[in-house]
Amino acid sequence: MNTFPNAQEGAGEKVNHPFIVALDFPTAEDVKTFLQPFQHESLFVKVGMELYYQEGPEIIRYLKEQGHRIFLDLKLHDIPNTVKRAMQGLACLGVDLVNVHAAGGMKMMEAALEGLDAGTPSGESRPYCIAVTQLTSTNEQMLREQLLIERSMEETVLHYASLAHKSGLDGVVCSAKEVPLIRQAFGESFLTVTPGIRVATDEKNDQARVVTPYEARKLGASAIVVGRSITRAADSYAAYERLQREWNGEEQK
Ligand SMILES: O=c1ccn([C@@H]2O[C@H](COP(=O)(O)O)[C@@H](O)[C@H]2O)c(=O)[nH]1
Repeated sequence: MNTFPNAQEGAGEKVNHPFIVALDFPTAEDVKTFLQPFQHESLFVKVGMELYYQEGPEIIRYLKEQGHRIFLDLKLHDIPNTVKRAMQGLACLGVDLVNVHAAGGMKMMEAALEGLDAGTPSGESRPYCIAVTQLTSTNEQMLREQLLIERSMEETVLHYASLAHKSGLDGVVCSAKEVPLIRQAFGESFLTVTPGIRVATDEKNDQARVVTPYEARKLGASAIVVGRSITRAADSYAAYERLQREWNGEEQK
């Protein structure tokens, strides 16, 4: 079974197969209210554009102080020099995982790693860096008609993953549906971080390629990212526990 970076021997499922909670909130106050029932849990959280653009590095410092591991999901996509310099700045925040869009190309992805290496304080390890292949909100029709990509979703995701792999990145963001192909091509240590997670009763919202936590685990995903199924649930803590049990294979849905 594949393990996630920083996996600790004997630490169990929560650390080795992270369940990443997307903190898609507009303010730090909203985050603090949401996290209240989780006071005694050390979570793996995701800070995305909505929260980071409002609250900046301060929210990262706060979450680290609370003992949470952090995926800073800013999906950088720009010319190589800009991405390198931006990553150099982000490296000092001490987050665990950052990302770029593979569509930026290999030079850009290599530049992202150079920036991270240059900005990581000495004695610390750089954050893991992964690339978005195709957003989980994209379906085959959008691929063809809007992005003018004629290959299938699977071929496209695999190609973008190969660019990330050749560039030296640590893994990709994809749908769990594409994980078996990626695992077969690049092995167990290449990370597959998979959003677009829903249980059967959930609204899909804007997601197109959705998978349940149980299926994601069976397909071999390194980690799942779950947002609204928890953050918009009437009882977020109960939803977290239920989905976590599914991800850990204790309950099948
Ligand atoms: O392809 C991608 C890349 C990133 N995301 C992010 O994951 C969460 C998913 O939230 P849900 O509420 O569970 O749909 C969100 O923060 C996205 O920005 C993604 O969904 N797909």
